[in-house]
Order: sequence, then C-alpha cells, then structure tokens
Amino acid sequence: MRLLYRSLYKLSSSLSSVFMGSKQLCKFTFSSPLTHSSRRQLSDTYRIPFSVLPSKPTSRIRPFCLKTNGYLTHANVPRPPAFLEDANEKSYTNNIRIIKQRLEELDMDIDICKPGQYNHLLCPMCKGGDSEEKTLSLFINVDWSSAVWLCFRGKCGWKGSTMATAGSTPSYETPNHIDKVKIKREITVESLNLEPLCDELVGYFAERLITRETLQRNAVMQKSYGDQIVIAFTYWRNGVLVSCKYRDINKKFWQEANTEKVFYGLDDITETDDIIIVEGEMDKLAMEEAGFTNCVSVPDGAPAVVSLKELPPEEKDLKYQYLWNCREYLKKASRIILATDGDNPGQALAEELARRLGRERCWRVRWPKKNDVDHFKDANEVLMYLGPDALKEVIENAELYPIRGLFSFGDYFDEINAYYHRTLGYEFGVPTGWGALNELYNVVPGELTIVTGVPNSGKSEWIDALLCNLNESVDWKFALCSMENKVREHARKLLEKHIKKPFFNARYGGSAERMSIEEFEQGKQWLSDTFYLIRCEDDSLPNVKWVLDLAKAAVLRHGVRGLVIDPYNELDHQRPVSQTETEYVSQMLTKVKRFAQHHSCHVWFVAHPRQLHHWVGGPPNLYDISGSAHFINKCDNGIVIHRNRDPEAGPLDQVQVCVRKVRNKVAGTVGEAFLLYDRVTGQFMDIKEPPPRKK
Ligand SMILES: Nc1ncnc2c1ncn2[C@@H]1O[C@H](COP(=O)(O)OP(=O)(O)OP(=O)(O)O)[C@@H](O)[C@H]1O
Repeated sequence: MRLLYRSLYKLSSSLSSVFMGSKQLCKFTFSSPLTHSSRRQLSDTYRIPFSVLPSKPTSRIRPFCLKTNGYLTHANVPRPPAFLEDANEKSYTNNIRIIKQRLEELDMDIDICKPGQYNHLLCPMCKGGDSEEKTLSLFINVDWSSAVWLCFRGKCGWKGSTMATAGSTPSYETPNHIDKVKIKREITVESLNLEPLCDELVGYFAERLITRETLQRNAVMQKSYGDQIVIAFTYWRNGVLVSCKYRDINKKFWQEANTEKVFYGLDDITETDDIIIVEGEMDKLAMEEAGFTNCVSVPDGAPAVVSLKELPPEEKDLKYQYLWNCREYLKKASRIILATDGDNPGQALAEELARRLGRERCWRVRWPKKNDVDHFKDANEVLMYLGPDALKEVIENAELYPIRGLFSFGDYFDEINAYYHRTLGYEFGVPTGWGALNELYNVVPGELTIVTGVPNSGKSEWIDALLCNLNESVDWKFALCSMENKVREHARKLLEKHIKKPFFNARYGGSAERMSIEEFEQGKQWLSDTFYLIRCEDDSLPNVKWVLDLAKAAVLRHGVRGLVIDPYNELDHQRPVSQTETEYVSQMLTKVKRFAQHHSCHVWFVAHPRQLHHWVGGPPNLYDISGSAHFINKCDNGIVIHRNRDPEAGPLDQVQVCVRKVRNKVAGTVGEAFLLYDRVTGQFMDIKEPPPRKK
C-alpha cells in the first residue's frame, strides 16, 4: 500500500510535468510492481481527461471527471493522502508561492481562488468585454503543482497553463494558436545592466538638439554589448521599468524580450487631456525640446500600409497591443495629436491609430516644407533644421483629423476661391444663345434641368437647338439618350439647325435651298465630333443606371459636357413592390444629379405632363409632370416649352419658354421668354432680331 501511494505521488509529479507540454489527452501506464487491476484503477483515477489547451470549452476540461455540471466542489475533489501532505509540506508551500506569483504576474486576482475547483475571475486579456463578466475559469491543482485556465468569452478564448516547477514559465495562447502572447518579465535598471549615458552619446543627442536635461528626465541610458555601446530607451509605467528598447550605431532597434508593450513616455500622459503621439523615441525627446512633455512614442514604428481589413478584436490586435495596454491613459484624452512621420508608413500609422482611438478626437500635423518638393519628415528633423519654435508651431497648428463625409468650408477653400475669381469657368452659366433668355436661364455645368410641355410642344426641338447653340459658342459636346428619335431623323434635325438649311427639298422646306452634299459631309463630321448616342440596341428598355454608366464613359472618353435624357418615360422604371413611385423618382433623380455634379455635366431630362383633363391650351405646370412632385423638387431648373396653336391667340410659330424654377440665382430667375420657331430649319430665334435664313 505504502508502495502504491509512493508510486501515486511519483505519478502525480510526473503528470504535472507532462501536463504542461501536452496538448493531447494524457494517459499513463505504470511499470511494475503494479498489478493489472491496480494499474487500471490508477489509470482511471489519475487520467487527465482533457487537453491542457482545449479547442473548445467542453466537458473534456473537467479533471477527474467527477462532476456532472462542469464544476468541482470541495467534497469531490480528490486530495493527496495526509501523510504525503506532511512529508511534502515544504514542497507544497513552495508550490503555492510559485503558482501564486506566476498567476499574479499574469494579472490574475487569485486571492479568492481555491485549489481543486474552478474559480471564476476577470480575464486579464479581455477584461470580460463590455459587460466585464468573470469569464476566466481557472483551475489550480489540489497540490498547487499546476494551474490551467480558459476564458469562455467567445471573442477572447485566452487559455494557458503554468506549473510550480522552478525555471519553467507559463505558456498561454489564444484558441487559434497564432497569437502567442509574450510573458512579461520583471526587469530593473540593474538587471539589464543599464548605465548612464557616456559623453559621446550625450554629444550624439546634442547634435540632434536633444539636451542632457531631456535625456535625464526620460532616463535615456546605455548598455554595453561587448565592446559596443548602444542607446537604451527605457520604458516606464507608474515609475516601474517595464521594457527597454535599444538602438545601435547603425540605427538598428531591438527590444527586451518578453516585456510589456506600452508607449514610450507613458508616465508623461497620466494627467493630460491633450496627448501627442509620435513615431519614435527621438521624436518624443524632440517634442520635449519644443516644450511638449505630454507626448508618447509608439514602440514599434509604422506599418507599410493601412490594413484593408476590419479592425480585429483587441485581443487579436497584436500589432497595436500597446494601445490596448495603455487604454486607461488614452481614455481620458480629449485631443490626440497624431504627429507621425510625413511619409507613407507614417500616415498609415496615423490612420491605424485614428481608427482605434476614434477619429473625432484625433488631430494631425502638417510638417513644414523643406524645399519646393519635399517636407520635413518628423519632429526631430524639424527641431534640427528649424528649431524648437518651428516644431511648437507645427503642433499648435495641428488640424482636425479628417473624417470621411464630415467637412468644413475650409476643406473647400480652393474651390470657393476659384469660384470667386471665376477661374472654374462657366460660373454664371453659358448663355443659351437667345437674348430673351439671358436673364432667365443659363446653362451651368453640374446642374439638372427638367424640361416639360404638352406633346408636340417642341421640347425636343428646343433642346436640340440649345445644344447646337452651346456647341457653337463654347464647343461643348453632348451625350444623347433620345429613345423616341430614329438616328437618321435626329441627324436630320441637328444638321438642319447646324447648317441652317433644310435636309431635303420637301414640302416643309418651301423655297429654301436644300443643304449641299459638301455641307452635308461637313455636317456629318460635326455630328460625329459633337454628339455621342446612348441607345439600347436590343428591344429591352434601358434603366437610368445603364444610361448614366454610358454617359460617364462619354464624359471620360469624349469629354462631353451635357447629357439629354428624352423622354424619361422611355426608360425602364421597374421598381421593387415595396417602393412607391415617389420614392423611386426621388432616388432616380438623386442618381442623375450625382452624375451631373461628379462629372460637371449638365443634364436635361424631358418629362411629360400627366394627362390634363381640362386643358384649355395653356402651358402646363411643373407639378403636372406625371409621376411625382420630386421632378420639380429635385431639379435645379424647371422649364416648360409651350407653343401657341390658336391662330386667334397669336402667331403660330411663337414658342413660349417658361422658366418656372431656377435654384441658382447666379444663373437666372423665373420668367418667360418668347422665341420664333423656323419650321424649315428647326431653328429657334429671338423675336426682335430673327437671324436671316440662308438661301
Ligand atoms: N412652334 C412650333 N411651330 C410649329 N411646329 C412646331 C413648333 N415647335 C415644334 N414644332 C414641331 O412639332 C413637332 C414635334 O416637336 P418636338 O418633337 O420637339 O415636340 P415634343 O414636345 O418633344 O413632342 P413629344 O412630347 O411628343 O415628344 C416637330 O415636327 C416640330 O417641327
């Protein structure tokens, strides 16, 4: 029996040591003198039926399989035999001391923990998430020989183990086994053999305008590696040395292994609302020379580019662990100035920091110009070349970190200046070519004009004439989506307006001479150079997106400045059943306007009025447009084209251009103008001075 217990104890010890390294189910066989039955009994009793680092928090983690609900009670935890306790009292006390120390080093609060049972603690990695639940399950062996833990919070899953063997270190990792977290070592200036800076190194810093006082306040030291001396930047937290980073003469950096990742200069931001973050220790020291001690440096430099991935959960955000480790310091800050390097990695770092700290409280700096092309790169360069006052000015002139979608007018000053000085072009709009409309309607790039009128009022003709005028005056080109027109007929109408002669010798031409073949050939070239046709080749109806995509191609490929969609009802307007026509029209017009604005392109959109029941021959109202009041609400300009059809009421060739809406007062105002329509050439003319018809 005594022998059996001795073997048991031996087994228990050997189990402990295997326990740490194995991720497998541990089963042990015994060498003689155990009998088969005692071996089975022992095997059953001392099997450790769980992986030390289980992939799932299942029942496999229950030691000794004695409990059905996953938790052990004092009563059913097997205890070592009493005489062994006596015999190993010293080792038992030693175990407690070591295990306690190891777990406390990992920030586990084990004062309330009992061995031989599952203890529920706040996980030092995830702090229990937002709810701050005690999600860490810690099991300490009854004899304090080892401990194992697992955080049951899905996002964390931190797990690990440690044992009381001298010289061993705890091991722990996240469920994916990729985020191996380094063990935090206790270090001191003495244990790292750090020494005060020698005069040569003080001189080296002096060349960079870093004074001895600044070096002393920041406890910059040195360390000897054989005959080489390197700079030691000491990292402190609450006055305790937590890490040390070295820099050799070749600007090579390395950090003390297994130490905590925190900001350099952390203790300088304990009480500050404003924090400056820089990219290197030298920059932190440079900031101090400019009068800013509320500055910290990142410990690891900058990433090459901004990650395109979603932000990882903080426990997996290993590159930026220092941010999370210093969260308490950063929480309080209301203004964080990101004074990272001006190069691409520096800017990528600023973006990564801003993503994590919240853009709304971040600011950024603009490094001054070095010459016509380059800017200074960082704080130390500015200090060295321009001095502390210039560096101070850089920080004082820090600007709000941009937030996508949130702007100030200041962001647009270039554009506003250009508008004021009229260097953009067409600020007042392009005159239509008809004096009668000069005060009422001018064509501004980026605006949307809705044109309506009863059928056959001459809407399409008027728009075509307008395009010809604009081409003549400012050489604009246009994309035409005119579904009702046959191409050849549309060509005829445009050519007649351009050449100012009828296309055919036909009835409508009267005595006017037909355009010559030369004029026709020249006109064809003009057509090709001026208009780009958006047409659906098959029978299906195009939708607005399709039209706008092609118009965009016409803008980029041919530089068109105007798009005509004539008429609206010839497009495909299928919409989801849940969407009303009003909602659809609103969204559709938003897309059209966005296109116009983005491409600085004027869009004319022809929309028919709904059936007018009691029409007495007058021009319709913009609100009569079939479909939705959004046509009038959303457009920049609303024009009704109307013509007199009653010989009693006035001349039949008179066309009324009713400008019913002008949003941009620079470009016009509401009012009416009358033009004459020349049926032979399709030209529209001012009434007072009709242009001579070419014979
Ligand atoms: N003031 C006018 N006097 C005589 N005929 C005109 C006048 N204005 C247009 N027309 C003629 O009316 C016809 C239709 O013109 P247009 O296609 O421009 O009208 P619309 O308003 O666009 O028609 P719809 O609403 O059917 O598309 C053309 O043959 C055109 O020559």
